[in-house]
Amino acid sequence: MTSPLVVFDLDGTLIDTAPDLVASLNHTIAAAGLAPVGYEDLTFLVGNGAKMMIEKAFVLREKPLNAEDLPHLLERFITHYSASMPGESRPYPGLVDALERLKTSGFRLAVCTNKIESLAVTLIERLQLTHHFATITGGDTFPVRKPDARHLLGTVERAGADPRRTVMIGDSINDIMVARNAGVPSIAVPFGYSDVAVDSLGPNHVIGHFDELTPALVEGLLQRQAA
Ligand SMILES: O=C(O)COP(=O)(O)O
Ligand SMILES: [Mg+2]
Repeated sequence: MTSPLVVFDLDGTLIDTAPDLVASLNHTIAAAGLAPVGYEDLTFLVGNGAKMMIEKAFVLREKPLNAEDLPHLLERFITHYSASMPGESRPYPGLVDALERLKTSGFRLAVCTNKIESLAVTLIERLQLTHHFATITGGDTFPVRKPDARHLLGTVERAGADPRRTVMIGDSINDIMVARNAGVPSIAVPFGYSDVAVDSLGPNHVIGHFDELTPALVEGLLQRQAA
């Protein structure tokens, strides 16, 4: 039987990337004369990749964005963010122990993020977490991204796993929706960047800390799903 798989979202789930996202976004939008955003704006801004984050900053500041300016702004963001990684971004408390615990129990691990794949891969590399994951897929890895089921199913396939033996864990609506769309149980974390309380998104389970992410919890969710 193939190994069971736990798929993690990145921003706001594996890693608290807020300080660096805010810094690079502010560097980007300053070039267009926009006032800086704050941490409190992140729940509105993050979740659909860098391009959408820039577009939403313009919405927030009620300033029109010319479509032809976007590629340049995106490049400005990517250049700044790439140069500063990992910056102040750090794994959430208890994460590394949880990854080790799951692997020791025979679970395979993967990342499914709407972040640009190359940025996700580099950030995880610079935090020395790469060896934990069978695969890392981003918002530009496939023609579609979360909440489209094919992003998660493509991640499962690349990890050499089975969607019927997979659990998704994330902080935002796109994570809970992609799991539902793919027929996979979901775990939500409340410490990320959701603009609504995560239990209102209807995950199968909520954990407040990675200490609660045990092989028994994941196995229980898989068994309930199969029943
Ligand atoms: O960077 C984003 O906008 C989203 O990233 P996530 O899917 O890892 O939360
Ligand atoms: Mg997230």
